[in-house]
Amino acid sequence: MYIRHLELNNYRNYQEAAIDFDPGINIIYGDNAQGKTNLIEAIYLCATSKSHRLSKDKELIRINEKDAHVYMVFEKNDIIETVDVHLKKIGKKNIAINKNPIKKLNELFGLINIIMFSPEDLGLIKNGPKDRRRFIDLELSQLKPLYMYYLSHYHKVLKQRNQLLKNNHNRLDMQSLLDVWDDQLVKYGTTIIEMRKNFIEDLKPILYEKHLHLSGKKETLDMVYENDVDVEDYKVKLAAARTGDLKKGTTTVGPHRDDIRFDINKIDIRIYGSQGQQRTAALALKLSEIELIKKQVNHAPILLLDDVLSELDHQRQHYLIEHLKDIQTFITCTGIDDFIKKELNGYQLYQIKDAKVINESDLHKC
Ligand SMILES: Nc1ncnc2c1ncn2[C@@H]1O[C@H](COP(=O)(O)OP(=O)(O)OP(=O)(O)O)[C@@H](O)[C@H]1O
Repeated sequence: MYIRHLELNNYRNYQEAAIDFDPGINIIYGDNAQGKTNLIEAIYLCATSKSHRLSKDKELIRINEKDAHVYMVFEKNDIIETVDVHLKKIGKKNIAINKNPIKKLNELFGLINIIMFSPEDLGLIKNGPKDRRRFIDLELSQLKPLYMYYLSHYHKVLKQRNQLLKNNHNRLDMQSLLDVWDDQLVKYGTTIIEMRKNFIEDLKPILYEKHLHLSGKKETLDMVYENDVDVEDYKVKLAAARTGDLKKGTTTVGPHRDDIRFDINKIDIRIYGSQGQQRTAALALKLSEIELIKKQVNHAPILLLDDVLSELDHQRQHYLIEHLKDIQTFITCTGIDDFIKKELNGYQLYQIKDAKVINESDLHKC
């Protein structure tokens, strides 16, 4: 699959832009603060409904404007499809697929498989568990759109249970209300745990191979799902934690407290890994995602590399570039160094200057 065309209207610093893309490698370069990341953020938005920078929808609208539009045309299995996103300063955004407005966000998930890789992702191993949970959630919702359904229901119930724990201590029906919420939590939470378990089992062997190669066959990487509760004893543990939860005013048991551990030669590198080991493992993880998507959905995802090449040494850059065959890739950078020119066989070049896109592509096609 690949993105053919993108149009922006009042999106971030863009007033108007219309760009045609190449099915291969698209390099978006320019000085700082010109609009490079904004451009690939718009692609990410069309695929996932959200900004990868966790910005609020309103922040995506050009300052002083009331609304913004992003329109994307992509080709999937030889069929041309479109996504429209209409962001509004007041009210909820509207999304349409092939001009038909969608009712639920999960209609969008899985339509366009996208992998974003930015310098922040290199910190995935050393950052807190929240980032690792976000990683699983994003990947799984692309691979299995139903996952998003269970996750959003789980979080809704969790929020309501927490509100009850915090604010309604004197209610006479407290225990019976909590019984109802607990049943719901276990219902959705169990599916989440099972789906996460399967996802990690699928990713594990791919990650092992990628990392072995990247480390020059010196290190073996293992990925372990640290689920807060097992499916079998979830209900019992939730009930046992109730008195404590009432004191703390929050739910202390469940998949919202899950984590993933990464071990190199049996040592937990979240805590004991060197910075190089942590970054190599993060890169291996991103490359494994590409492989897993190819395997499970039968087509290559679209890869967005936001300013990440300059963060890698030549050996890692080389290995990453080896993975770009047959994958539409967007690379943002401030300049194109000789290494990239030598490594890439052909690419389209776009210069971004003050939110204007200058297509220099034909000069660089091989
Ligand atoms: N809602 C908005 N309205 C107008 N301008 C915005 C809005 N949001 C962000 N900007 C501006 O967009 C500009 C470009 O941002 P972007 O993150 O795309 O830069 P970049 O080209 O990727 O730069 P860098 O190389 O520094 O990462 C910034 O100057 C920022 O202030």
